[in-house]
Amino acid sequence: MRFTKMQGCGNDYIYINCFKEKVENPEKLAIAMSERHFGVGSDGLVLIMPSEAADFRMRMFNLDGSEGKMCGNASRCVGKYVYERGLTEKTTVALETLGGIKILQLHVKDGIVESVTVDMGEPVLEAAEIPVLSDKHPVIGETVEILDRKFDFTCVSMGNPHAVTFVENVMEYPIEKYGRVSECHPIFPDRVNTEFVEIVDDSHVKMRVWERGSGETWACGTGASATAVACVLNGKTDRKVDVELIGGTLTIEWNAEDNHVYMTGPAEFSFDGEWLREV
Ligand SMILES: N[C@@H](CCC[C@H](N)C(=O)O)C(=O)O
Repeated sequence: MRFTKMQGCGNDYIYINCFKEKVENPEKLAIAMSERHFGVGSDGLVLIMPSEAADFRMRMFNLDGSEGKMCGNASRCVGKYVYERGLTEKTTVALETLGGIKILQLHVKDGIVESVTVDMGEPVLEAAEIPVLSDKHPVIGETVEILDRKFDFTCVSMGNPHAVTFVENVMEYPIEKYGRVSECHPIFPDRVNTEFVEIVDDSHVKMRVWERGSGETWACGTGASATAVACVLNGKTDRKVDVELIGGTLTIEWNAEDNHVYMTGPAEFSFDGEWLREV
């Protein structure tokens, strides 16, 4: 089975073109291929598929085999893949995900997709829809005790659940210790992606993420989007902000007019390969 490894800001997934390949058990395949010693090594698996509702359909699976409803970095990579591999000539592409149809704007120069802007839609702030067990609306400053610390979480769904907390000196922060426990905390019935955010100034923050189902990754597009929303809700930044991640920077704008979040960033091919193992 042919596959392609791609990354967006270092959030790396294995992409399978399901117009050509048949995947019977994506959950199992995601676990096997993502494994870094016996597999290819990645944060998860992404299937590029035909759609009846949009131009293409994407399904994404975390490293543990669980299915994510939306993935910001993968959606930009799918945009690059379908254009540069000749599956479409469109530069505005509608992508069906479990989190709804997302519109990708491809920024193309000399046949190369240099960056992609994704309309991530409106952030969901209702506790029950995120979901998080909280009486607050929106869920700002929900205090949660994790191990020896208390965190004030702002919770946002971007098609998938996020809990954002503000910390000092994020690059030194022990996010594995706290993110791992936060992921499965009982106030998050579907588990959660946790963003640890340091404010630099009104238009620049630094973020690290502990992703549900994959652990620490070098970037998270839905997480960066949720972070921008949380920053505005907490009066910490402007509506347009550069989110600096371990693997690069995403520009996120929470548009005041249509209430949509727009994410702009890179997408890159790493290599093509052939998977030889049975799963
Ligand atoms: N890395 C992603 C999000 C992937 C899904 C997430 N771990 C979940 O299960 O909700 C992104 O770029 O948005």
